[in-house]
Amino acid sequence: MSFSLLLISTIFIGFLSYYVWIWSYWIRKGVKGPRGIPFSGIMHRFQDYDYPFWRVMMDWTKEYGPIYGITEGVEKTLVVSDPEFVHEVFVTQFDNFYGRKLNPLQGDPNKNKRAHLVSTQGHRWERLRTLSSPTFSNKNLKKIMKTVDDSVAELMRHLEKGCAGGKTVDMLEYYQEFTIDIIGKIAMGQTQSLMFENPMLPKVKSIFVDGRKHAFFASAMFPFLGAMLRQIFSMFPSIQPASDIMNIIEKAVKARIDQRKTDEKLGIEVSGEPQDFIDLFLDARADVDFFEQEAKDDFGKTQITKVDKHLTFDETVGQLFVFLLAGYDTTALSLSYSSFLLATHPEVQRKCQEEVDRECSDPEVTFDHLSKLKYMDWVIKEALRFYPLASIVHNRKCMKATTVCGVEIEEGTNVQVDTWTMHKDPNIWGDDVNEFKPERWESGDEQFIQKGGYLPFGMGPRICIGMRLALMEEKMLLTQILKKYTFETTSETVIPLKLVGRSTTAPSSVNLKLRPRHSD
Ligand code: HEM
Repeated sequence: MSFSLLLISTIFIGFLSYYVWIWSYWIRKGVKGPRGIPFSGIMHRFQDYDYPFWRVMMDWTKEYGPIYGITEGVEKTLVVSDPEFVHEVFVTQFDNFYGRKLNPLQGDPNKNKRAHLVSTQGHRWERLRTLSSPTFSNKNLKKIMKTVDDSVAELMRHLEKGCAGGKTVDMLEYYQEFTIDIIGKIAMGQTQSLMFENPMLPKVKSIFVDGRKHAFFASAMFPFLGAMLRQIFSMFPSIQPASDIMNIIEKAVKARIDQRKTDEKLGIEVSGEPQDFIDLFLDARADVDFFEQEAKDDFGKTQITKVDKHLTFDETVGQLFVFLLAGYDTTALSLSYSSFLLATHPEVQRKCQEEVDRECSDPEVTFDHLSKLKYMDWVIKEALRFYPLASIVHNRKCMKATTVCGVEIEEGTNVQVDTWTMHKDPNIWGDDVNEFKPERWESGDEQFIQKGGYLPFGMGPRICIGMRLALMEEKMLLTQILKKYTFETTSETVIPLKLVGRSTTAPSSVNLKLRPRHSD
């Protein structure tokens, strides 16, 4: 046998052995679970758009119980649906689980200069979170309200036309136009509503609908491919909607910086009031002492070489990009599920309308009005219990070996929550778990949230930062719709909803009729 043949055979056997070693991780640990096949693990089972990953996990949970192990390419993951375990990982032991499960295609969270809140970890995440949190303060949300209100009015005009003559409309499409309109105006420099002609929508939709399925799959098995593909995508933005969107945001941020410089040169007095998220991020600053203090702690591996109290240009672009992705689809889906459940539960809808009539009789809806819409709040919460649409991100990476509820977890292991099982667990919710019952929220959230059994927005220090904005948008729009219309199902409504998706979980459609209330 020639030397080169021997070398090739040795490399090949070494390569195979490496993948068999990873694949057999849970077998060696004595943890039960579906085994899949070397290289892919079980990842090929998570690729079906019509039978989303969470359905597969629910099936496995029935077979293997509340804690089991899977391998996903080179990643090892514990799938859990035990609330105590989840609470321990997300809240109590956050210091050991401060990272997220990432695909190499998302870049190295410690090196990627455009890394954002969703992907960063340790000190870098903490710094971004501190700088971004004020964006969602009451003061800033109140400023954004005017923008949201304009989009509500614009959507109502479109709805009026769309549902004229008792026509059935797909509410999902309307809600997507609504949420992209708002996020376009607050995060991308869009100056006016572009509903039903927004060039951004097809680009953003394509990320959620087809994603980069094959690229993600290949990168999870062969991480070096992730870095190569990222490079290729950034060179050819037209084949990769995410890079294309990033370029548009980059131009918007540059334009704002230039405008500020020009105003300064011309001595134009600027009000100092931020117009949108771009302004808020350009002006964001944090107390330097805070970071110097934190840098001394043993929290996170990210090396801080320079303590910067401002967001860099690239961080600003990265943040705006993630706000667009995280804020558009999720909020539109949450609105769609609530509307569907209202249409299929007329008694609940009637109570919601009574509340709206009582608390929001003025044409203008204010921040204070929204805080009085308690029943609507329960409706949205209960809809998110039924459909925890963002469950794919309910995960953490173990950054320091530890033991959780008696299970030893090695550094680098992921914990993925099987949220759909937990949200339908009679031990947590009672025997009426399958009933859509907003009243179950009457005694407050704490009983469910503290136990770790409810997490549509996640849990602990990394809980969704945009939650309050999402709820504000949803309540403002639902208020105006319910004042004017009653949702009804028609022969075109798919019941039960057909749920699809690879990242977030979407209904295939939410076809409803909007009956004008003056005809009641
Ligand atoms: C109904 C609407 C929404 C749902 C269901 C949702 C859900 C989630 C979930 C489950 C997480 C992960 C939390 C965790 O790991 O514990 C998350 C994180 C995040 N969300 Fe949302 N989200 C929504 C709306 C928004 C909006 C409107 C924005 C911004 C405009 C946003 C921005 C983010 C960001 C930046 C993170 C990462 C937070 C961090 O790691 O520090 N989300 N969201």
